[in-house]
Amino acid sequence: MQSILSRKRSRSYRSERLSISSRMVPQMGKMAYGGVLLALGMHFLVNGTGPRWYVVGGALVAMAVPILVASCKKPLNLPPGPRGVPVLGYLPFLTDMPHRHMAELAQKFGPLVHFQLGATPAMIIASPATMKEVLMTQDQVFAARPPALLSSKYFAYTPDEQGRSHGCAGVQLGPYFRNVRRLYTMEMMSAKRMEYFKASRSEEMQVMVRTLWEESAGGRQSIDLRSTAFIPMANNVMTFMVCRKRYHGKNQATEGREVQKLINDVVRSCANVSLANFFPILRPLTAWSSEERNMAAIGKRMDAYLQSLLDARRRANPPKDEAEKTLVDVVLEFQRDDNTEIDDRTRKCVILEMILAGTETVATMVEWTMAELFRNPNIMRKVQSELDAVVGTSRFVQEEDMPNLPYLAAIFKETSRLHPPSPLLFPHECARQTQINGYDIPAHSRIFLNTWAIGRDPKVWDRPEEYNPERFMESPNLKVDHKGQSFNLLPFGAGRRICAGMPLGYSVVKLALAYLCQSFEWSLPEGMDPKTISIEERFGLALTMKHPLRSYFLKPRLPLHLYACN
Ligand code: HEM
Repeated sequence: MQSILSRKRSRSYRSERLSISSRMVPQMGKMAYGGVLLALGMHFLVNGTGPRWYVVGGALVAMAVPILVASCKKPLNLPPGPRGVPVLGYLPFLTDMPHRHMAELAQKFGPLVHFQLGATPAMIIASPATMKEVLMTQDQVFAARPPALLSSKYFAYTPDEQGRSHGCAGVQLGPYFRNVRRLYTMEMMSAKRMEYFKASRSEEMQVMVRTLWEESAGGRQSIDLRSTAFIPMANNVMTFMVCRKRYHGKNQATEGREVQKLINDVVRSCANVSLANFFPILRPLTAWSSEERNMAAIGKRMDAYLQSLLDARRRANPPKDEAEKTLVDVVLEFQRDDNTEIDDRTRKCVILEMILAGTETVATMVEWTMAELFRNPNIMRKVQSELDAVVGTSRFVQEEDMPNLPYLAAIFKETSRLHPPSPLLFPHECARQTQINGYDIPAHSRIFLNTWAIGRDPKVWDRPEEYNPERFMESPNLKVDHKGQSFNLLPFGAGRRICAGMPLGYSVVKLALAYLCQSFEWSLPEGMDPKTISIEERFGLALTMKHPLRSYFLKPRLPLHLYACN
């Protein structure tokens, strides 16, 4: 699949704007085909020499009528877009950087582009106005999800024996979805719950700072920041909330190392692109591939681990104090409010979704931001001055300080604009035929919401390629925020499908950045040009850095006792 996706981009430029007449070709073909069938059928009915010929003639006429009726329907007025090839459509021309490729298509064809993914029509949405149309005005129509990915079979019990989906990210709108969203917003991510886990988040940041200090041998050794510090920090924050366990860090027992490996295996499997996702008809064939058997084995191990978390809490007495409850307690206690069922499969899915969605995105945003701050030392100095002025240099920053750190908030927005971890959000689907800007959007079209393209569009942003948080400190962008109201900046999406973990994701990223900037002076080797730090991308489960960011030299900025390991 990867090789199909990574064919030379130049081939795609053979694509041309579809003219009205070429869009009508299928209609004319249908009419001709139906006409031939009708003529033959009539011939046998009129000139046939026995009952056998009348039956053949009648059958041909019966086949011709619906084809002719369909050919008389007004042809769809599809948005402009590139041509593909028979059967596969545009699939062979997509590159392994689909967000960039789709941005180029939008530059060529406009903010609403149509192409075919096999038999499925697909649309690219690439301007704030079309985003608003899809995620606000017609959110009800566009908040559907496409058919489940192959990985959902093994990690989300989807479809189950009754054909149902589980969890939140992959299910369709309806009472089940509403209930699961309620579980997230009213219980797991409620302001109260966020408060209960506040101390654990701070503690995790301190562990991150101390780990960095220790692993870099007192700041002298270059280390891979993502794997040493950012992934462990994000993952520990999530699993601590889920079950009060940290699986990364020193002195991990076998269980910790095993769970860490299991989570890595799941992330790798989910990032695997399979042809069967585009052509479900191939699924019976791929079921025997080593890739899929491996996925099935990992799914089984993950299920056993998640079930063990639920069973362990069921055996223990539930904590009386709300503040003591883990998210496993919360999902076990959550009451359905109508006939929709919150069963163990749903509980396990929600827990896994949280661990996966929370770890990759948070670590990725922190890594991109630190890369941009290394490349722009003046911005790093400015945020450090803000931290010094607001927090001082005798204690670590706290979540309570956040409202007083507007420049840090602007940095979060600027990274969201240039390096959104989900550049195409998650795929949406159009539940029924509708129109955007006068163009027809067929039912079940796949919708790609290209926030990455909008973030780099010179019609939307002044000097878009420049990393410049100041743009959010002044008019006209002063009021732009990440919460789904500003359609030029949508790191978490918007509308019914907006990220269910937004409050947590936002807090953890900002807190981690504040700790990292406040705790260390980060310097590069003498003579190294900061702009040589690569910002190449790799498209996967999240849009990560192709070359993991490394630290070079660290110098503590706060009193040394704060860096001491226990
Ligand atoms: C900075 C961190 C994060 C970013 C940038 C982010 C971004 C996103 C995006 C872009 C979507 C897709 C929206 C759409 O389809 O239109 C999404 C969905 C989702 N996110 Fe996040 N996310 C983050 C953290 C988290 C965390 C911490 C959790 C869990 C606690 C989480 C749970 C989910 C879930 C369950 C969905 C699916 C929502 C649905 O389909 O209704 N995310 N996120």
